[in-house]
Amino acid sequence: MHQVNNFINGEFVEAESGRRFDKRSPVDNSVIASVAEAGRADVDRAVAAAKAALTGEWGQLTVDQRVDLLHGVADEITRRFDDFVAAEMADTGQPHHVMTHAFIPRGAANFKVFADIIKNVPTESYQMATPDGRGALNYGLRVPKGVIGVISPWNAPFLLMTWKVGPALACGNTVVVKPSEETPLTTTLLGEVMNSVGIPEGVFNVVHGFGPDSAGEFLTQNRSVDAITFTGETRTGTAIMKAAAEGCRDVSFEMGGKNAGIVFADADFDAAVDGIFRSAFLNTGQVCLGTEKVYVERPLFERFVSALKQKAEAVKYGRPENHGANYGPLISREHQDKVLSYYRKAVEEGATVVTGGGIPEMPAELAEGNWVQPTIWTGLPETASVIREEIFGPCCHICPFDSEQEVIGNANANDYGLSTTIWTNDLARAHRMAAAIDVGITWINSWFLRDLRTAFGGAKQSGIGREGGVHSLEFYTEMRNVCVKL
Ligand SMILES: NC(=O)C1=CN([C@@H]2O[C@H](COP(=O)(O)OP(=O)(O)OC[C@H]3O[C@@H](n4cnc5c(N)ncnc54)[C@H](O)[C@@H]3O)[C@@H](O)[C@H]2O)C=CC1
Ligand SMILES: O=C(O)/C=C/C=C(\O)C(=O)O
Repeated sequence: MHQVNNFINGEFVEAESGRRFDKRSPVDNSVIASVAEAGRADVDRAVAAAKAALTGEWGQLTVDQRVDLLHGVADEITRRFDDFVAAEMADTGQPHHVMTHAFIPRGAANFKVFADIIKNVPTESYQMATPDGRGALNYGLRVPKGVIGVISPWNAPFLLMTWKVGPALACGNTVVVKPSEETPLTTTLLGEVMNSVGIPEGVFNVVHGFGPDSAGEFLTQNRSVDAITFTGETRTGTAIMKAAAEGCRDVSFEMGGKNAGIVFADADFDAAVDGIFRSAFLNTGQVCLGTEKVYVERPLFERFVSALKQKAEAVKYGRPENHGANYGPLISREHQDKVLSYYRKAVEEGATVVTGGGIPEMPAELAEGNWVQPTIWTGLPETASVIREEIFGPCCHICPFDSEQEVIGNANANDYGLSTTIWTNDLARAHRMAAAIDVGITWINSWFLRDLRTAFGGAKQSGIGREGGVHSLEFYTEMRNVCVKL
């Protein structure tokens, strides 16, 4: 069995307490790894190593040298592509093609893109008049914020962790990462990459464990952590924000969503069905940007429901290594229980189950895995639980609509505001809708099309702050102003 250790100051180490926990495979719940659980002493040691590295060799590098090293990290991820694909498949149980086409290449890109941004983005400069007529010149100086605590989730573990580590390191910070307890493997593998390309010790550290009263909480409580970037559930964000209030430390949060997909009758029908299918069911619905409530203009409604049903019923269940499979299990038994409880609640609240609603029949060797059927409902009022609450599973409710105002109201009617996907060929309408829906990210005639230079984050309870492009620089650096009297 795989022994996974913490990565502190450039070394893979056991927890001081010797405590370990099991990592189980989502496909059959067999134990696939034993993971060292960091206690407070281990976390404090990782933070101290990160603090020391700020003023060591890493802190003395020129921007060009740092950029070269981060390009090296990206190249090494690409060289060890198969190892990362295998580790991420083992962690999540998700299909091979999702890893090879999206999650692992994106992890490598997260290092290259932010290295290039830090090299090319200028700082501001203002000339000013002074009473003596000689004037003064102001210029901005970006400095790293310090030690960044990175707390990441399980649903796209490598992509979402590197999305934070890439810009944090590009800006000259050091990091202590606490990956989700459900997905320890790829973050640990990144430690090997850091060592092999010569990232100095202490710059990248990994502590494994859980949230409350474990590594996650210990990391947020350590006052030498200068800022915390977190992706996960909104209620976890609330706990982290309370911890960060001690010492008034900065936070960047990417959290839950309950995203609407909106299809107008003039949309390209096949593209809209494909797009909503992906946004509802990719990664078994475990995508924060995914669609769990779909609104279809009435003339198209029946045809759309039937086309989406057909696609949902055609998914191929299977192990990730099975290249014919395109649909994996949920991450854990606990999450399977949560999703199934919503499947039951939808029926109790009066839904028509168009397809799915339960556990699929699986061959004996996979019967213990966390499988659930892709599920579609119709017929519920907007007050229903499955229309209001984030499920984070492979399911959506489809509702007909008659007017723009009606659908805007329904899209906005919840506490989240992460993303939306709108399908129409009327561009004027698309722009009106984009301005009216209260979310951080709107896709028109597409979904999850990502340019890493753009702002990424959520409105309302879906997030605090923006990352991506220059917005990441705002979070991961302190901007100083230098005023020179001429
Ligand atoms: N807005 C976005 O970009 C994204 C948001 N998400 C959201 O993430 C959630 C699913 O991920 P999960 O891993 O279940 O989220 P989670 O909030 O349960 O856990 C995320 C991380 O926080 C840690 N944690 C939990 N309690 C903590 C505490 N008190 N102090 C410090 N750390 C703590 C966990 O160990 C894990 O590493 C969904 O709500 C989803 O919408 C997921 C991906 C992207
Ligand atoms: O593209 C990003 O930076 C974020 C993507 C988010 C997910 O992949 C997710 O929530 O699954």
